[in-house]
Amino acid sequence: TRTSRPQRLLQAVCINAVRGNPDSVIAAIDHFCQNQEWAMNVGDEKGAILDSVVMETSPSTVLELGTYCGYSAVRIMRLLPPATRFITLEMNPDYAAVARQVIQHAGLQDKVCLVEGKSADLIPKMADMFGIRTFDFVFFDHWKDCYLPDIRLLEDCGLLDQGSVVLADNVLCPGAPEYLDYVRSSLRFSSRFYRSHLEYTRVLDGLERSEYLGHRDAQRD
Ligand SMILES: O=c1[nH]cnc2c(O)c(F)c(-c3ccc(F)cc3)cc12
Ligand SMILES: [Mg+2]
Repeated sequence: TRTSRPQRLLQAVCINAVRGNPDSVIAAIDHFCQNQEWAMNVGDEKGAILDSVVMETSPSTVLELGTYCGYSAVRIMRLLPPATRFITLEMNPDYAAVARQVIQHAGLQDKVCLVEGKSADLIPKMADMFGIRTFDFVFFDHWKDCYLPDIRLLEDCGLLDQGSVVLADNVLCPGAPEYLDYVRSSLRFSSRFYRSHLEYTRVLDGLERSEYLGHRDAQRD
């Protein structure tokens, strides 16, 4: 086929969503994925949980790992004031190109800083590149095998503060078992699981919310 799935998703946004209206962009993507083609956006069911955790956290600084087509960037930033620092990392340039246009269609291009590259390479540069000391909220939605190394990297770079919240998508499907073991056994995190379903399906999935408790040592056995 000539176009990619992200490009067809973008086309659905351009045709069905109202420019400058984030809720209509979200609805257009969910309609496309429910009725035309499945795509790996966090979706509406897990998205509602994401919304509630974002609102209760009221973060001033947000980091998202894995932009894909920009659906969760739009979901998150439609809830937060313009002064919020929002940085989203995407390693796939084709996804990033579509995400920029989806975010622009939602009218949120001035609030979102999309950086292309690998999370492992970019996380250590966050302080220097953006003058950000710590992130109040981090959304993990890139690749399950990166979840554990990346949360360790965030800790090692001092990018988490007491009260920082890390929310991880897909902890059951595709699944991130080592990540779950780590955050649930660590004395430095308080974790809880939000049971839900894989986007646009009835397959079980969920989100893990892990709150950073501060720089402690020791590990619960
Ligand atoms: O790689 C991913 N990155 C981020 N989010 C994902 C996701 O939400 C998925 F459902 C899936 C997924 C893909 C195929 C399946 F059969 C099930 C889940 C993958 C990702
Ligand atoms: Mg996901």
